[in-house]
Amino acid sequence: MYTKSELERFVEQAKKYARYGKVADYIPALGKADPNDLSIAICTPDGNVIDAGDTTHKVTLQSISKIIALALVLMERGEQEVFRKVGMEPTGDPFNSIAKLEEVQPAKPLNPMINAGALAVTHMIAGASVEERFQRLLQFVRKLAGNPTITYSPEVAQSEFETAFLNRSLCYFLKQHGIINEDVEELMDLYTKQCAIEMTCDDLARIGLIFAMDGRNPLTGEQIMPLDVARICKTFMVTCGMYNASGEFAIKIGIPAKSGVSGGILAAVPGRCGIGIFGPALDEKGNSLTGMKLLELLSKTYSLSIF
Ligand SMILES: NC(=O)CC[C@H](N)C(=O)O
Repeated sequence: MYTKSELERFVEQAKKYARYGKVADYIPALGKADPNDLSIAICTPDGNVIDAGDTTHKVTLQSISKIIALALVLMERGEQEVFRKVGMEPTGDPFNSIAKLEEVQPAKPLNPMINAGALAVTHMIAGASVEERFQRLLQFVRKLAGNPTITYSPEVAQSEFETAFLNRSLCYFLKQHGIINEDVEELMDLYTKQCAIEMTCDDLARIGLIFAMDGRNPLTGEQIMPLDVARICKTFMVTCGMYNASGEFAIKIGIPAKSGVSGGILAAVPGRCGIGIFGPALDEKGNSLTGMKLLELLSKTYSLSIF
């Protein structure tokens, strides 16, 4: 049903909005992106990938990694332990806001999709060293995408590591309140590498498909994550995946999705397909403007809303 020529047409239509967006430059290495780039891939349960745009471009996951790290720690530690350190409620605040941390009792981050919550989740990735913990996460990403060559961009990781002062503040707040207890520099090292894992939108679409199929790889039959973990992740994608734009996104597009400030979007249409998008022109909330336009066109054309 999805044809390449139709996707190409959608990409051209959505690209027109690039001039209203801006690439993220608070992480200096991301500032080099071209706002006119836009690509999309759709992966269906038969494993087929249809893509359009410049699909050879790689995108760093940034906040998309939050959903994958969450799946991993839920598998390793179980729901009870994870939700002792991070909540389940949307904030309505920007992704890097520190404001709500002081207002809630006990002082734990409201959800795992905002930076404070994601840092608490990354803290829970088990292992004896940053390297071991990162490798565990990377192996999981490779398995989800079915691509053993996926790695991270040391340049983007380093660039964020050198400038992540607000994230460090969040870490120190969490440490003061006993949510984390490790060295903040080590956690920042792990978190910035996690955010710098990079892949094409074809890989992103394949990962989306695993979430769409309740954690199961439909080609091999392997249950990569338990159904409950996939369900929790998809629920967070709906309630918090697009930060403080999640409500409008649910109404206009209605697909569980997670965005990142690199311009990537990972989307999972339950039972139907995984979608990967790369469009670095962002709106003021940090979501891909062109990517959301593209998803809106898709959702309307193919009736993809889950609501
Ligand atoms: N919204 C995002 O993609 C944020 C991720 C980014 N690495 C940060 O922590 O600032």
